[in-house]
Amino acid sequence: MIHFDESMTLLEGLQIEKYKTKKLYIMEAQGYVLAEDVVADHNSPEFPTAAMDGYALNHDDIAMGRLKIASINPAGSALKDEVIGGTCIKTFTGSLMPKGADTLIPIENVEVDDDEIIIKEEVPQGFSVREVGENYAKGQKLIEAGTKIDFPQIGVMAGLNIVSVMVYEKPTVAVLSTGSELLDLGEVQTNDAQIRSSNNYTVEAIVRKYDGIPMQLGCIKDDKASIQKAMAEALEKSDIVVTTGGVSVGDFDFVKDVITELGCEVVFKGVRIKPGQHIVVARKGDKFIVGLPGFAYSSTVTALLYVVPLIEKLQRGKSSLKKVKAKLKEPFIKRAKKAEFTACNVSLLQGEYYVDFKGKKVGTSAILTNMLGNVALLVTSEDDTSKGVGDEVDVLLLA
Ligand SMILES: Nc1nc2c(c(=O)[nH]1)N[C@H]1C(S)=C(S)[C@@H](COP(=O)(O)OP(=O)(O)OC[C@H]3O[C@@H](n4cnc5c(N)ncnc54)[C@H](O)[C@@H]3O)O[C@H]1N2
Ligand code: MOO
Repeated sequence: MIHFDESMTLLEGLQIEKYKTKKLYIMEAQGYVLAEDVVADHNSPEFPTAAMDGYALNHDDIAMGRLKIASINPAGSALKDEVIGGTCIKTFTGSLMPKGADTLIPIENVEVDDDEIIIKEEVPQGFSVREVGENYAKGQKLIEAGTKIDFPQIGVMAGLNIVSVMVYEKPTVAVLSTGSELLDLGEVQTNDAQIRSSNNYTVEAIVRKYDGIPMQLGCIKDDKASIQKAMAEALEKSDIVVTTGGVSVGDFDFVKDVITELGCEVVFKGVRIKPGQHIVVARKGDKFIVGLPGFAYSSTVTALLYVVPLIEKLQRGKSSLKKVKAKLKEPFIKRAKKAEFTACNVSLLQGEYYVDFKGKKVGTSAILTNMLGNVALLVTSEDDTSKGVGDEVDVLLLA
């Protein structure tokens, strides 16, 4: 088995030969990762523009105290008139500044006397004028490829009249659980040894949450031929195949053999982590198979550690799981000489993260309910030992 850090290095080092991209209308691109830089093709604003409702004038004329209103300049109108000595032009928020004017005096600062304004309160030169390029300048890179598109990016692209944009395709992730003891949702129990399958649904939800497109394939009995057929078809139809169960050393643990028989190249098999030590990651070209262990807590943690980064890798996106420092409110007992990922409660108090284990059970990796609540994963390395109250620890945030 390899060190956890080595498994991460191997995962990060995977080279993708051909990324899948597509062009999407910007309103359909929310949640996708941008596959091209967005560069401004114009200055914004292109011309000096009024930022308030008022009177455009030449700042030198303010000293005259009274100025004639020569004309009116609504937003959107192509004004020909210029401000000439001793006059002003009524101008509105969003109107282009008329030629000859360098300052906008707001309506609140003047009194109108017939066709003249009387200046009651002066403003400095350039007041309320949005200069050329205030938002951005022509040629400026505004959004980098690799950025996840959300409302600010959509707004900025709309401002640039970008109707459609190149994005990375979200990978399709096929999910199937193996195990002859498994009952799928709603399936009627026929003997006491059967258990409800949760892994395929937990993993489907993780895939959706972290921007993959899940393809739910349900449960498959521990029969090598059926597993092989299902995985071969899944590999055909998806970018990542995630299986749960059947990866340890039992007589019916067929997933590892099937992975090799499907002609996949094993990236790594077995990592010194708890839970999840039997994890296997394999590839066939730009497609991946991740075999997660069967225990519910193990498959959940390993899906977060290995499937989520693969989903992100295929979209050249940035990692969405954040590691932070936190302080222990309770002692932490280190149980294994492996990297451990322990469910904990995390709270934020005056800018500092705190961790406790209230309600968390100690037991096997079957205890998925440990993931309920304000959950995060306390991360320790294989060389770490137990820790006391107040000690600083690493925590992987999941929210
Ligand atoms: N002799 C050894 N036994 C085991 C070892 C070992 O090294 N030597 N490793 C243990 C560890 S650690 C784990 S984790 C499990 C992993 O085994 P598998 O991946 O082969 O998983 P299964 O045996 O199929 O299932 C384990 C456990 O989880 C339940 N399960 C399976 N699928 C689901 C599902 N879809 N939803 C909910 N629960 C599921 C299953 O009933 C078993 O109880 O092996 C240990 N054994
Ligand atoms: O791989 Mo297991 O998850 O340590 O119980």
